[in-house]
This record gives sequence, C-alpha cells and structure tokens, in this order.
Amino acid sequence: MGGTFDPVHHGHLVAASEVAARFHLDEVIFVPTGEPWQKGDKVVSPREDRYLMTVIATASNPQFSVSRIDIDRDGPTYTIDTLRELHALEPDAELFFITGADALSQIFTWRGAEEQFALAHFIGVTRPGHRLHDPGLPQGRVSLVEVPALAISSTDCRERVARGEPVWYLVPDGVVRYINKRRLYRDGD
Ligand SMILES: Nc1ncnc2c1ncn2[C@@H]1O[C@H](COP(=O)(O)OP(=O)(O)OP(=O)(O)O)[C@@H](O)[C@H]1O
Ligand SMILES: O=C(O)c1ccc[n+]([C@@H]2O[C@H](COP(=O)([O-])O)[C@@H](O)[C@H]2O)c1
Repeated sequence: MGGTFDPVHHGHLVAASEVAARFHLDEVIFVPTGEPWQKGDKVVSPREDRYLMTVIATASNPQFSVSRIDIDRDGPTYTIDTLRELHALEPDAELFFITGADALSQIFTWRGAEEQFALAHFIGVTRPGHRLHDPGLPQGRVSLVEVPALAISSTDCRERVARGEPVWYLVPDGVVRYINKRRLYRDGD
C-alpha cells in the first residue's frame, strides 16, 4: 500500500487490514512516497518523519511492514519503479497494490500506467466522499472492495493539529505523540 502518509491514519490501517483478510495476503507492505509529484506545491513533511510515523503505526501488527524503497529513491516517486523493485526483490511473489477510490480514479495519469498493470493486481477500496469505480484497467487486473468507512484524511489531521484541535483516535496514539514531539503541522500547510 503506497501513500504519502503525512500522517498515516486509521483509514489507511483499516483499509490495509480489511484487504489483507479478504485476499488472504501474506503481508501488507506500507510504502511511504519519497517525492509525491502529484501533490503539486503542497508542503510535505520530511520523508524520515513520514517513514517513522508509518513504522510506529504498523509495529504492533505482525502482518504489516514498512519499506524504504520509495523514500530511498531520488526524484519523483513513480509506482512503476516501486513495483519493479518489489518484483526484483521477490520475483515469485504475487503483488497487489492497494489504493483508495480517489487514487484509483487518477491511475491513468500515473507514469507508465499500462506497464504497471502487468506487475501487480490493483485493489481499489471505498473511501467516504469518493466514488469507487474501475477507470478501465485491463480485464482481471483490478478488484473493487468495500472497507469500513472512515472519513479521515491526512489533510484534515494536519489542519486539526495546526488549529490546536485533537487528532487522538484519528491516528494511532504513538503517531499523536510523534507529531507532538516533532512539532509537525504546527504552522499549517
Ligand atoms: N479514509 C480512507 N479510506 C480509504 N482509503 C484511504 C483513506 N485515506 C487514504 N486512503 C488511501 O490511502 C492511500 C494513501 O493516501 P494518502 O497518504 O495520500 O492519505 P490522504 O488521507 O489521502 O492524504 P491527503 O489528505 O494529504 O491527500 C491512497 O490510495 C488513498 O486513496
Ligand atoms: O506513479 C505515479 O506516477 C503516481 C502518481 C501519483 C500517486 N502514485 C502513488 O499512489 C500512492 C498514493 O499516492 P498519494 O499521493 O495519494 O499518497 C502512492 O504510492 C503514490 O506513489 C503514483
């Protein structure tokens, strides 16, 4: 599951857990982006902070792990590179890429869109406020899955912290403590 994870929240975690159970996945690898080029001019927190928050959030689940492959690659983050690297690391593994409904609907704007469908099966999950649909992936390369609806976004979490409002229970406790310790999001976006 790729994401900017700025910060990682319970919407991400519930979606990953639900997909893992439904598809009998051996492992869910969270892959924080290095340079999320489609976030445009938005200021994104340092990659090490996003990586560490993702580690904290997933540490208690033996099925979850976090990969540095995207944060350790220079330049804009393209999923085609992520999938190529994961495939090279585990050539026999069957790869699935989990995305929310919003991300899936944009997939044809990603670099090398067609080629990535050969490397992974895409799983689109429901997300409140977004319509989940197959934007036209090749036959058999996408599944649409309903997951418990959590109307949480990283943008909202950042804005709440900037306004001095709580993010307890929107993100894991350890992530709240990390945000406070590092004073992330205090100046807004
Ligand atoms: N509440 C949610 N329910 C289901 N999927 C989600 C949810 N939030 C994010 N996702 C999906 O998780 C992936 C990573 O999302 P990302 O890290 O960009 O979080 P975000 O909340 O969308 O962030 P931002 O508000 O900064 O755009 C994307 O595929 C996104 O669609
Ligand atoms: O490959 C691309 O061009 C591309 C463009 C936009 C997003 N993605 C990936 O989609 C995932 C979710 O992205 P985001 O921006 O919603 O956090 C993350 O793994 C990104 O690297 C990938």
